Parts: sequence; structure tokens; C-alpha cells
Amino acid sequence: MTDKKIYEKKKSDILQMVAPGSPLREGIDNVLRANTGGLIVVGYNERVKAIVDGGFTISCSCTPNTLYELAKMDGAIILNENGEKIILANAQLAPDTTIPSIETGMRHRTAERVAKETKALVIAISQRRNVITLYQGNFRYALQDIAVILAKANLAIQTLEKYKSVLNQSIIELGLLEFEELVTYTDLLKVFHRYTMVLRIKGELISYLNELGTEGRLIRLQMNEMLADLEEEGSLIIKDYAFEKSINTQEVIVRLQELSQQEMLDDNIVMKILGYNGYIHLDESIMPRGYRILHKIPRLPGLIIENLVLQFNNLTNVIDASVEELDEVEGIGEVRARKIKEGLRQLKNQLLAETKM
Ligand SMILES: Nc1ncnc2c1ncn2[C@@H]1O[C@H](COP(=O)(O)OP(=O)(O)OP(=O)(O)O)[C@@H](O)[C@H]1O
Repeated sequence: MTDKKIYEKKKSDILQMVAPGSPLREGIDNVLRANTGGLIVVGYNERVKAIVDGGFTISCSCTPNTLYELAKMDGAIILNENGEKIILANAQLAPDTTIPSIETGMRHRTAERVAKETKALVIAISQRRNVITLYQGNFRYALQDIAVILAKANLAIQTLEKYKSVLNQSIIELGLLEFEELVTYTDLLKVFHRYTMVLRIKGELISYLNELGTEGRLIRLQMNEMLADLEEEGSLIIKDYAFEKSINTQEVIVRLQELSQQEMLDDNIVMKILGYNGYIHLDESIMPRGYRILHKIPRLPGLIIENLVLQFNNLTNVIDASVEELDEVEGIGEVRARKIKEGLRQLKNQLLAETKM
């Protein structure tokens, strides 16, 4: 995993733990509203034990109310690993003071140092500044106002919708070119650039949704609905055009997702991810294997599609094959062969109609 990916994964895990709707977040919000300030350590590991001084052993479940009541006391509250139990309250923390800290107040300096020294998640709730800051190791993140993230998530979903429709358009065009044997690497790259853009916006939206917790429920539903068929469509385009048909499509998607803004527009990088290493003339034509179009024929099992690709190598050969030739493929009888021919004819007409819309 790249550093960026590790950071994003850590952020998403931490944010999910304190997302709105979780009991821990409700407790934190109570403390924030009460203006008492708070210092919470999640996880009572050996390193935490080594720097804790004093405090009362509490050993009760961590509810929004208990957290709020205990935050009235000075010092830190220590929770168990999953944040479900309160172990200590009013604890003094004595981290190594030589650990560098960018914070100014004592609470936040302590939080940052404890997080770096113990690797536990530490939450500092400021008394004066109305902010919640999360620390873990070198990770630091100040939670943003829910209304601000909601606005960002709404904007991201609108952008996603726009890019999704542009992508759909280019996939329809690709389909038509596939039937006419006119696909070039340029056409293919156009689809991939747009697909990568959609993946990128999806990634951004998911990070907002992780922070929004239950507050982002409706936006998440909208996103899932919008992208429901795209995941499969993307995988099939990859299988159609990757250098090796046995390519791991999920891996390709992850690598596309990780590209920076600049990299995703670089044709060579995208082609490399698809397994092409040598020089490619972009105006040269390329044939799809046919997975995507064949998947659109109703009731055609995956195994038969696999047999068709094995036998005919590409979509053009399948389209050109006679009923008799299709009939020879394992698993295909005369009835099914006719259905495949009819299905392909209907799909082409459908694509023609869609491009005219
Ligand atoms: N080492 C520590 N162990 C436990 N609690 C601490 C420690 N240092 C500070 N605190 C807690 O932080 C409280 C406030 O400290 P301080 O005002 O210096 O922090 P701050 O970072 O400016 O935070 P705020 O923004 O909330 O004012 C203390 O009253 C105490 O409860």
C-alpha cells in the first residue's frame, strides 16, 4: 500500500469510530457542548499504562452520559480498545516531553505526545475553541463541522452525477464503435480517463461519508444507487481490453484509484496499468474480447461467455460467426446460438438509438 493509501485507511478507520451516530461521538459532542474540555485515550495498552499516573478506576460501559459526567473532572479518561468501556477517569498522563509537538495548550500537547508514544487513539476536546482533534501515532486530524462536510458531500454527489453521465455517454459510444470494429486506443483511453475521474470523486465522497456517519445515510444511498452497475461495467471493460485477459480487475481498479490528478491523464500510465508495456500508436485499432457486450445478452451464463471468448478471441469474430459456428461452442445449442445472434442485433440497435438521443 502507498503512504497515501495507508493514511486514508487510517483516517477512515478512526473517523468511523467517532462518526455521528456512534455512542463515542455522542459523548464527545456532549463534552463539547458542556464546555468542560476533555482528553480521551482509546486503548489501555502497556505503553499507556506506563505513562498513566493516578486516576479512579471506573470500569463501566462508555455511554454518552457517563463520558459527559466524567469529563467534568480534570485529567484524562481512558477507554478500552474498542471504546465501549471506561477504565479510568481523572488520570494524569506523563508522556515523554522530548517528543516534539506542534500544539500550544497543555491538553493538546499531551494528546499529541501520548498518541505518538503509545500509538493509541487520543481525542482532545478543546474547552475554548470548539474543536475536536484526533491523534494516533503521527496522524492528526481536526474534525470539521458536520454542516460543512455535508455541504461538501452534496457538492461531491452532484459532481459525481455529472461525471457519471459523461462516462455513460462515452461507454455508449465505445459500444457502438465495438460493433463497427472502429475502436482505437484513443477511444479506449477516453473511457478510462473518465472512469478514473468517477473513481476519484467516489473516493472523495466516501471519505466525507466516513466522517458523516449516520448523517450521511441518504447521500450514501444515492451514491450506491448511482454507481450500482458501474463497478461491473468497469471490470468488464478492463477484461475486454487488458493485455492479458486473466488480469486481476480489482487490482487495476485500485491502481487507477490511486493515481494522482496528473497521472490519471497520462496515457502511458493508464496503458501500463492495463498491462501494455511497449510503444502504442494511439490511432491504431484495438478489438474488445467481448465480455461486456456479451454480458448484456439476457440469460447468457458467465461460463458460456468464457467459452465464446476462448473460441472466437474477440467480439467481431463472435458477431461474424454463423448460428452453426456458435452452435459448436460448448454449452451452446441451436436455440441459444440464435438467441445470441438476436441479442447482439438488438444491442446494436439499442446503442444506435441511445447515441441519437
Ligand atoms: N498531562 C495531562 N494529563 C491529563 N490531563 C491533562 C494533561 N495536561 C492537560 N490536561 C487537561 O487539560 C486541561 C486544560 O489544559 P490547557 O488549558 O493547558 O489545554 P489546552 O490545550 O489549551 O486546551 P483547551 O483548548 O481546551 O483550553 C487541564 O485542566 C487538564 O484537565
